Amino acid sequence: MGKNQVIEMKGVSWRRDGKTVLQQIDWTVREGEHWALFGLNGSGKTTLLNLLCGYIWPTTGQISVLGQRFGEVDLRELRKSIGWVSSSLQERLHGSEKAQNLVVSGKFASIGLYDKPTEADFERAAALMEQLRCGHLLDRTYQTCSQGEKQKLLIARALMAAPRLLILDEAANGLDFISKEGLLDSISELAGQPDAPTMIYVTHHTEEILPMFSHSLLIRRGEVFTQGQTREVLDSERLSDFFEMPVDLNWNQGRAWLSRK
Ligand SMILES: Nc1ncnc2c1ncn2[C@@H]1O[C@H](COP(=O)(O)OP(=O)(O)OP(=O)(O)O)[C@@H](O)[C@H]1O
Repeated sequence: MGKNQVIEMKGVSWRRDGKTVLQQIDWTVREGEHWALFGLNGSGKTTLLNLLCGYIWPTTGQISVLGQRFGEVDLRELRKSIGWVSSSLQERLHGSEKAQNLVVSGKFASIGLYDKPTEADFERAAALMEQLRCGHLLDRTYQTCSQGEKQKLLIARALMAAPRLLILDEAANGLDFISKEGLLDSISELAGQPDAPTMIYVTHHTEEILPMFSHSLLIRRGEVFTQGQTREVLDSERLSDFFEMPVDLNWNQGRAWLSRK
């Protein structure tokens, strides 16, 4: 595996109950790239992420993440370098927790604060919240935050552990236009930071794929439909094929907007 590879999947399949959920996935993510993972409901995105984080084991094939080959690595250690922000995490958090504490808890990858954080941890949490433009929420309880604010807090929380790989799993789900654009701006700014992690953005919506997501993987019915540079893989013809429905794709300000033909 090359040194600058963040993810390498080779011939990865996952079968369960006689059903092939993922079939022969080959995927390489290199340092300096950010990827969008695009697919319809049930196409296998979550399964792919579960494989990536070692929560499930491939039926066939090999996986390496951050230069570590699965089977030879302590997955609990490796997971400390991977941040996964998903809405299922939201449900497991304590609503009465103060936003800043919730962010700090990301350092310990725990739900709630069981380890003793230092003053520097609180300062770092505040700085991350500032960076994500949610610094004003420091003393608010999590449950009183809006969906968009919650997403930003969860991203700040994931960043607390200084991950080298950050998975943003349908991060803009359920957000109104303004909140969504605000979140996307924050993600874009984050990518500009010198120590930014490699990001994987999982979505059902092409227009959420910001220009920073240099590469895209399109997954359909458990197989890679196409992958490569976002600008090359997203076009009307290919997406009409992908959806099995004629669609028009228009690029506007570096983002791909989709409509029915
Ligand atoms: N443990 C399992 N046993 C059997 N089938 C499973 C299992 N986990 C997932 N599947 C099936 O695999 C397919 C892919 O599911 P997955 O959750 O990975 O899709 P997804 O792309 O994340 O979908 P969505 O966008 O709706 O979240 C689905 O048909 C699902 O029912």
